[in-house]
Amino acid sequence: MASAKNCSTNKPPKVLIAEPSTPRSGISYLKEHGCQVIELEKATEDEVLKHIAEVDALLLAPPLKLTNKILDAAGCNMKTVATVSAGYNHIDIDELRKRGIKLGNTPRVLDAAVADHAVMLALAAARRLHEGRLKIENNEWKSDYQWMLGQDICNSTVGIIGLGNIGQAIAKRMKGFDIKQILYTGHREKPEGKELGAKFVSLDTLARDSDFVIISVPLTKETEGMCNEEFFSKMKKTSVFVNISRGQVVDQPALIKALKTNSIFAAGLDVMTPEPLPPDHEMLKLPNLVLTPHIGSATTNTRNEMSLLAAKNILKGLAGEEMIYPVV
Ligand SMILES: O=CC(=O)O
Repeated sequence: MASAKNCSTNKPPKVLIAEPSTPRSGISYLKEHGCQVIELEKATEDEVLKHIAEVDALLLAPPLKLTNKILDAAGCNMKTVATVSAGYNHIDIDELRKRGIKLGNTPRVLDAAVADHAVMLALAAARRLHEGRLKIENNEWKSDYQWMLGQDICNSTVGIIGLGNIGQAIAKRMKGFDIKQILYTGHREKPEGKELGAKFVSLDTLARDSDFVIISVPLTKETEGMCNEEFFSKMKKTSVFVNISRGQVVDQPALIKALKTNSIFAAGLDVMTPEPLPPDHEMLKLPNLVLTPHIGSATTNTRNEMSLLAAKNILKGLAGEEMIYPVV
C-alpha cells in the first residue's frame, strides 16, 4: 500500500488512535506507511476533543461513541474514520454520510473467533457449566444419576437469528455436532442458507422449534428489543438462548424472567446491558446463565488482524480510495 499524504498540506497525515489498547499491528502499519499517530491514554470524548481538530483520520473502538460534539470539533481534513470492530452502532452513520466522512469497520477477520465463542456459550449453557462450578464451590456435589442433567446438541434444532458471516460460521461449527437441523431468520432467504442446508423460517417458528437460539444480528432500530417477553414465551422449556451480537437486541428483563421461572433452560451471553455489568447485578446470581465480558473476538490473532484491517481502512480513506470494508 502506498504511503499516505495529507493532500492539502503535503505533510504526513495525522491519525488519532482513540483506543489506547489498540494492538500495535495497526499502529505500526500506519507509521510504516507515512502517518503520524497520536495515541490517547484514555478513550474518552474529552480526550478525543483535545486532538480531533488537528487530525486527518480517527481510529476508534466501541464503547467510545463518535458524538456530534466530536464531529463538530473535527477539522475539515478529518474525513476518514475506522472502527476496530465489526459492529458500528456506536457511530451515527447517517451523520457521517451528511458530513461526507468515510467509515470502515473490521468484519470477516473475527468471524471464526466469535463463532467459536458462540458455540462455547451454547455448550456451556446446555451443560450447566456455571451451575456445576457453583455446586463444587458450595460443597453440593452429589452422586446421583438424575443430577445436573443438561441438554444434548446432537439431534437438536439450532435456530440462528441473522445468517451473516458470523451466523454462517456458527452454522458450520454446529453442523459438526450431528444436529438435526439448522433454522435461520433475517431479512430474506439467502443462497448461503441453502448451501448450509439451513431452512429459512419466521422469527416465531424459529423461537418455537429451536433447541438452541443463537443471536448474530447487528443492533439496528429493527433488531433492538427483538427478543422480548413474547419471544421467550414461545421458546421451549428445554431451549438454550445465546447472544454474541449486542445486548440491546434482547429485552433483558424478559430474559431474566424467563431464566428465573425456568420457562427456558439456560442462556449464554457475551453481550448484555449495561457493559460493563455491575458486579452486584442480578444476572450474576442466576445459576442457569453463563456470562462472558464481551470477549467474542478477543484472541491475540483476531485482535491483531482487526487492528491491521482498521489501519488499512484508514490508509485507503486517506488516499481517497474505497476502504476494504466500507460502511459509509
Ligand atoms: O463486538 C465486537 C465487534 O463489533 O467487533
